[in-house]
Amino acid sequence: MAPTAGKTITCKAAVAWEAGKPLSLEDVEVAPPKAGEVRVKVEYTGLCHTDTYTLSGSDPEGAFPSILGHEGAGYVESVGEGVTHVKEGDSVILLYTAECKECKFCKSGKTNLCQRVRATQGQGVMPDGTKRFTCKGKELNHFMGTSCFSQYTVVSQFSLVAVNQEAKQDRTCLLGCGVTTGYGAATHTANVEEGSTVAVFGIGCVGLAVIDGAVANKAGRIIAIDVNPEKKAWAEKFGATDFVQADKVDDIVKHLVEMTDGGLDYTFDCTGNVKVMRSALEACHKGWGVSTVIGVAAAGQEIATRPFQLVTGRKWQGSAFGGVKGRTELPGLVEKYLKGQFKVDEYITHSQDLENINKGLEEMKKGGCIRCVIKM
Ligand SMILES: NC(=O)C1=CN([C@@H]2O[C@H](COP(=O)(O)OP(=O)(O)OC[C@H]3O[C@@H](n4cnc5c(N)ncnc54)[C@H](OP(=O)(O)O)[C@@H]3O)[C@@H](O)[C@H]2O)C=CC1
Ligand SMILES: N[C@@H](CCC(=O)N[C@@H](CSC=O)C(=O)NCC(=O)O)C(=O)O
Ligand SMILES: [Zn+2]
Ligand SMILES: [Zn+2]
Repeated sequence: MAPTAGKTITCKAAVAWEAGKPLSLEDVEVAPPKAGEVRVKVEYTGLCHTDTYTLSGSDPEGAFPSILGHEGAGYVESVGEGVTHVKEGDSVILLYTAECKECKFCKSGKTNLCQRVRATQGQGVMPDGTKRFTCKGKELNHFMGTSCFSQYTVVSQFSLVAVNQEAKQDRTCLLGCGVTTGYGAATHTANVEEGSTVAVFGIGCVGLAVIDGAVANKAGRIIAIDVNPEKKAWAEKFGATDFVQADKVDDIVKHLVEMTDGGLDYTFDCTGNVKVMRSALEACHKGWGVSTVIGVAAAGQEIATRPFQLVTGRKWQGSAFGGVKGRTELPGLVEKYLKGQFKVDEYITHSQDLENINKGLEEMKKGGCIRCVIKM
């Protein structure tokens, strides 16, 4: 048993004291896990645009002060009473989309959106309604059930999965969000057909992972769309066949429909911009085109289109965590990665130590940054 088991651990964490302010490196106290919980020593955390979205204050579920971060990997330090499926020393990926395997949602076979811990997760607390972090005498909120911007975190036993120890955690952390989300949206949610036409709007980590998933499913043509011309080379490296710079064409929908003899079989929004979501739907082929929304839009933003677009056979759907069930499927994805059948290393353009996390968040705003991994 770890010498720290059952005791409070004091460690470093990047604390979000309030919306719109840089994170602050602090000493935080992390309480031991209660029944059904696990304490994890977080080794690496990827920075995702959803962290910056919540930090900006646009997230209706954003609660401050809090410890953000949700793309983490590390080792199990200790487990609470009744935890059986992970043990001390396991190499784990944290799951913001939990999987309990028992709730109505898990048992439905229709969705990966386990609801066992989702309500308390959105309130910034553990499933029993309490918190495990304190700093300067104040309790800190949890975030997305994971809070990976801390050297130690406590999560529900349903919010992590043990994977092959051989896989390096500075890579597997990306499977905790961006890579799995995009790859799964193409291979699970949309299940792109062999030979089909695909358009991906927004060529960040998520968009590139959609391209990788479309390639895996043998799409015939993959059109990448971004406002940054530097994304052309990135998209081609991942297997896109065409690139369109959105702001250089008068009407992106008309342009794509002309390029594809009537529209796309599959489109994906990876921008979080509701106008782009509309274009992605309307660029779909009449009668069968399917558009998948992945991007997260701020509170108050709404999508719109003429219902006629749907009446005439286009379908609009969404995807969270790529439709992937974390505990069931991530070990297999890690094996695929280890066999070289699935890209992960290719997304990492930047890395920083925890003390320079704000520098990492600044770097993310530049087009050259696909993913920045924080060494905790
Ligand atoms: N549903 C889910 O489960 C998940 C959703 N997300 C969400 O997915 C989105 C993408 O995440 P991520 O890849 O990390 O983000 P990035 O910011 O790295 O990628 C978005 C890309 O879209 C480009 N873009 C912006 N405006 C347009 C436009 N009008 N037309 C075409 N491209 C445009 C951006 O360019 P520029 O940089 O120049 O602005 C950028 O290259 C975010 O909204 C994120 O919150 C993330 C993970 C999981
Ligand atoms: N709290 C946010 C929720 C935004 C959102 O849609 N999150 C995605 C994951 S984004 C990861 O980087 C998601 O999986 N949603 C499903 C869920 O159950 O949260 C808001 O309210 O805007
Ligand atoms: Zn994310
Ligand atoms: Zn469940």
